Amino acid sequence: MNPPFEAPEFEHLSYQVEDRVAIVTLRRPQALNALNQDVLVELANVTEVIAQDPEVRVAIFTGEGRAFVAGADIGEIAALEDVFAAREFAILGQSVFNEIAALPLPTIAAINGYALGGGLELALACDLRVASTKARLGLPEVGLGIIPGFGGTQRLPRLLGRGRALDLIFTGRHLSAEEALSLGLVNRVGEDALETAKELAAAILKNGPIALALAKEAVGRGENLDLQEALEIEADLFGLACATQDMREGTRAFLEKRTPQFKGE
Ligand SMILES: C/C=C/C(=O)SCCNC(=O)CCNC(=O)[C@H](O)C(C)(C)COP(=O)(O)OP(=O)(O)OC[C@H]1O[C@@H](n2cnc3c(N)ncnc32)[C@H](O)[C@@H]1OP(=O)(O)O
Repeated sequence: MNPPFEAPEFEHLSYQVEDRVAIVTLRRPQALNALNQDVLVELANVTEVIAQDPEVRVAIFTGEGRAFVAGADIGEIAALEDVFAAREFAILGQSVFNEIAALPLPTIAAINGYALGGGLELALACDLRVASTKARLGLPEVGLGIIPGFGGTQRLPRLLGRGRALDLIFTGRHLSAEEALSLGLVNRVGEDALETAKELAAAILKNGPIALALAKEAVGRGENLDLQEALEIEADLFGLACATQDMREGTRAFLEKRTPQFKGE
């Protein structure tokens, strides 16, 4: 039998698993959870933990206090010594967020407050976003004389389209949760972001975990391909899904008029 999985201790975030849902809470509230290099490294480490934790089927990222994340740490940006150091800083953020985006399970950003700059970019690396009614979202980097550098110039236009993304990037304005919902930047708005994210996670958890991972893979791999190539990937992954015990269980349960018991096999 495998020993119980033990996650390491973190300084700037907490990691807990409730009912197969991992909850990562950024905890640097005195700086509105701004992402300095230490926080980014811990985010990379916790992402690895999520990937290895056999109990986890959905992951939620959220923040402590009145911010989700108010961006990359502006003090650290101001101290970047040259073009190479600045480029490395962007690559660090991008690679951490790429790891989050590549997790083979559904991820949800529970945006409890400010999600600005790198904070919105973190949320964009998640599959789904839910916001509290108090949330404020935006990419205000140009107001600092910089550009979004943790994926925002690429993930935002892919999600909203070029015109809407450039409106937000050029103006740097803060959107309310309702505006973000109407633009399609967030999927749901609720009084309490974490509770709303947990409800969404519970709805997702009813489904087969392998099917969820394959669906995410199909969407991700097809995104930048032409339709025919992408459809071929979809057909291959559909084939894989049909080779699982979960497929046997899901189809049998439907025919027997009962709830399926998926095992992820
Ligand atoms: C590649 C990625 C690049 C980026 O992400 S660049 C950063 C983009 N983000 C921003 O530009 C947002 C910066 N923050 C703000 O504009 C404001 O904050 C808020 C509107 C979010 C909130 O304003 P208020 O309620 O007045 O709070 P407060 O006194 O400004 O902030 C509380 C403490 O948090 C620190 N803080 C906030 N955001 C950051 C940040 N992004 N980097 C470093 N520190 C930050 C402040 O300085 C302050 O600290 P103290 O109490 O010691 O004065």
